Amino acid sequence: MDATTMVLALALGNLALCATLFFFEQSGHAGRPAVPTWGWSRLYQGAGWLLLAIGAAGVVPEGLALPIAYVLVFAGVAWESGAAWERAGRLRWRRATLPALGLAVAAFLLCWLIDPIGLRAVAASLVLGGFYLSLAAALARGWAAASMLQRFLALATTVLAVVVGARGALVLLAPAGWGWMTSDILRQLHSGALYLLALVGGFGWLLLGREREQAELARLEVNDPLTDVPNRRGFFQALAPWMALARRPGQPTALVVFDLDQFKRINDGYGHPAGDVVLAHLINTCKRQLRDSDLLGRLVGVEFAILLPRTNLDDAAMVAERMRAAIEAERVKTERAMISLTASFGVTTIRPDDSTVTLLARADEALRVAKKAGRNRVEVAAAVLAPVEEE
Ligand SMILES: Nc1nc2c(ncn2[C@@H]2O[C@H](COP(=O)(O)OP(=O)(O)OP(=O)(O)O)[C@@H](O)[C@H]2O)c(=O)[nH]1
Repeated sequence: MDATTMVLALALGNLALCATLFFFEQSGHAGRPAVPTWGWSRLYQGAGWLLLAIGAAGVVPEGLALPIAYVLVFAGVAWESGAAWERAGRLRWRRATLPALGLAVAAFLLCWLIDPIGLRAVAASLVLGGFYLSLAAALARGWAAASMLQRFLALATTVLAVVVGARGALVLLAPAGWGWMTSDILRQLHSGALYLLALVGGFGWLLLGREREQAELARLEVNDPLTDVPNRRGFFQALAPWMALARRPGQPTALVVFDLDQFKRINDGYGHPAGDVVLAHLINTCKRQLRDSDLLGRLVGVEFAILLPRTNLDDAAMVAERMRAAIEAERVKTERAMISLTASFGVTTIRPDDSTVTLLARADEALRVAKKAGRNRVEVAAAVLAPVEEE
């Protein structure tokens, strides 16, 4: 394939990917701000390569087309790399992309002015290789926790970026080629690598977005978004092994349930959004009273449960009392007022013959007693409760 055909293939490949990303977003699947970013990056690169092909065909003076084309391609790759750093949570590196692009463009233009063929090719390859390596580094961040897809993308981008940069290095160090690796073979490898980078970047990003979306859905299935603690399903999932453990002799495990008192008044008086603020704030207050090994979950409405491993009834009652006092002492600032609140608690421990239904029913019964006795108090479940009908 001659050089112009390759450049044209790069242009069309990037533009086709740009259109794919655009229509993917239009069909409402994306919902992720970085998809347009990747689309824009493909558009810049596609336009740059197209301009380069047009310049080489003599449609536009090459002296004009070439610098603009390379600036567009560099901007596209820099944008892609910056977006990858943003995705990795490193905004500092994302911000560094713009000055790096400025420097790269300046260095490239200087090389082009000195030697419009050899040195220009060196500069272009090194700049592109450098930006793609930066993209690979962003993808490789958090390697241990990364998915197989992300690791593959990081590795593939690294290898392809090295191939792209190697052309520049070889032209610089051995202009006549190196053994069988003639500069023509290297140029073809270079173009092939750029083509693969466009494919890997475009589709890889779509797949990464989908992967992230699925992970978020899975998280929301077991997590309450307002308070960021496990929801009923998540809490019961976490409770299951402790129920099994309680059937064996050993250290006790306690369960505390609590319900905020007269929360309806907060909603009615200050509005639901203020109620949400109070709720999220109080749950943070509660978390501060607990150990890392304790598990807090939201059962329903404003009723929560806490699993306290290796904790007997007296200690669990003490923890509940500490939380009750902390909630009572807290005043939550909302837009309209400082709001204070109390909560009622029911405490019990898991018994060998318990099911989740009997366990929850016993804790709930203690909570009901606390509410009935005037709220803002802790009640421990009776030693023996009348048998509870299982659902
Ligand atoms: N703002 C807000 N309110 C909620 C949320 N979930 C449940 N609620 C409200 O919390 C209130 C809970 O009311 P109840 O538990 O029945 O009763 P209460 O007013 O707290 O009174 P007692 O429990 O008897 O002390 C209801 O008004 C629910 O609408 C939430 O996520 N945000």
